[in-house]
Amino acid sequence: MDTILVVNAGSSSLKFEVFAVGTALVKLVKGQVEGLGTAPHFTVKNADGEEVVDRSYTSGDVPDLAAAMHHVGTWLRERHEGQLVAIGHRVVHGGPDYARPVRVDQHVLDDLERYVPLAPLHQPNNLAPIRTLLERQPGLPQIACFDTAFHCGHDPVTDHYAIPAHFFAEGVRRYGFHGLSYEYVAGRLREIAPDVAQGRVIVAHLGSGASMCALRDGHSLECTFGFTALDGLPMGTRCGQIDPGVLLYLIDQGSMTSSELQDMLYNESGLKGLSGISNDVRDLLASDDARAALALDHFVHRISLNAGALAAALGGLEAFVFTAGIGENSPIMRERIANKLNWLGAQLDPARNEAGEILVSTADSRIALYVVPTDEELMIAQHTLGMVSV
Ligand SMILES: Nc1ncnc2c1ncn2[C@@H]1O[C@H](COP(=O)(O)OP(=O)(O)O)[C@@H](O)[C@H]1O
Ligand SMILES: CC(=O)OP(=O)(O)O
Ligand SMILES: [Mg+2]
Repeated sequence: MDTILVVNAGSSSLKFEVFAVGTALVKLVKGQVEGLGTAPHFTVKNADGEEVVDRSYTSGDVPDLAAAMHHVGTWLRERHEGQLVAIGHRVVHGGPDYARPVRVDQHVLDDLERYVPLAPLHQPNNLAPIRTLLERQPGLPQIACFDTAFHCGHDPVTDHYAIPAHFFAEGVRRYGFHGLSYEYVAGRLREIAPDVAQGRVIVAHLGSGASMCALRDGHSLECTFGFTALDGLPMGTRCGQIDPGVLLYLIDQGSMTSSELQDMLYNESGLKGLSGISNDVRDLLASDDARAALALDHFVHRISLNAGALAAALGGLEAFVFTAGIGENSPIMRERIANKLNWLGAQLDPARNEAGEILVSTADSRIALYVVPTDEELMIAQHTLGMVSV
C-alpha cells in the first residue's frame, strides 16, 4: 500500500494525516500535537474516528516543533504500515511566484525562506519539517502546497496597495491566504449545489485565523487577507484591518519596537486583545463580561462589513458559506452573522442551523446559506498525489 503523509505545522500545533493511495485517497490516521511549549498533548485517531493515542507531556518534554516532529516521526515509524511515497506540506506564503504546488529542493526551500517576515507565525514552522526531512530523506518527494496559490488569478486592480507603484513589482501586494481551504470548499460546493457553485459566492473561513473569499464560478476574485495574515477580519489573537496611522503612532509616540509591535498585532490582539479574556469564541460566548460581548459584536460587525464589500466586488450574491472551527461548530455565531445579511435577502432556517445541516437557509431565502466543513489536509493530499503521479 502506497501512502501520503500530510503535514500542517502551525504556530502552536503540528497536525498530520496519512492517506492510502488507491483509486481514491483514503484517510488512515489523523493526529496532532497541540499546546507546543505550554501543555503538549499528542492525539491520533484512526479511520473510524476512534482515538488510538492520547498522551500528555510536560512542556520540557516537548518544548518545540522539532520535539513534536520527533514524537510524531517515532510513532509513524513504529505504527505506520505501507510505503510512504510523498509528503505534502501546507506552506502559508508562496509570494508572487508560486501559483501551484511545487516539489521542494534546497533551492526552493531557500527561496521560500524569503517569506518568513510576511508570515512570521506560520512560515518558519511550515518550513522547519521540510528542511529536516530533506536532510534525512532527500529522495522522498516533498510537495509544498500554498495558502496563497488559489488567489494568484486576482485582477491586479484587486491586489495593489495605493502606495508608490514600484512596491508592487517588489512584492508588496495583496496575496490572500486560506486558499487550500477555499479551494476545497469551492470543490465541495460544485458537488453539493453545482448551479450555485457557478455563481457568486462568499466563503467565510472562521477559525483561529479568519478570512472571507469572494468566489465567482469557483475562482477567487477577492480575499479579505492581504500582504500578511494580519489583514481583514479580526481573529483569535490577530488584529485584522487597521489604520496604518495607528502603527506609526505606536512606534513614534508609544516607542514600540517593530518586534513588540509584531507580537502585539499577531499574538495579543483580535478577540483576545479586545476581551482581555480569551481568543476562543466558546469562552467568550460563555462569559457574561461586557468585554466578551464587545469582542464578539466587533467580530460579527467586521464580518458583515466585509460581506458587503465582497458582494460589491462580485456584483451580487447567490450564496454565503460558513466553514472552519467557528463557522462549522457555532449555530449562534452563524445566526448572528446571518442576521446581518438579511438586507441581502438571506433568511436563516433556525431548525436547520441548529441541526448543523449543509443548507441552513429557508426555502424562499434569496441567498442560500451553507455550512461546508473544510478539509485542507485532503486538498494537500490531492495536490501531492497530482505532483508525484505525473
Ligand atoms: N463549538 C464552537 N463554538 C464556537 N467556536 C468554536 C467551536 N468550536 C471551535 N470553535 C472556534 O474555532 C477555533 C479553531 O478553529 P480552527 O478552524 O480549528 O482553527 P485553526 O485550524 O486555525 O487552529 C477556536 O479557537 C474556537 O474559537
Ligand atoms: C493563514 C492563516 O491565518 O492560517 P490559520 O488560520 O491556520 O492560522
Ligand atoms: Mg486553520
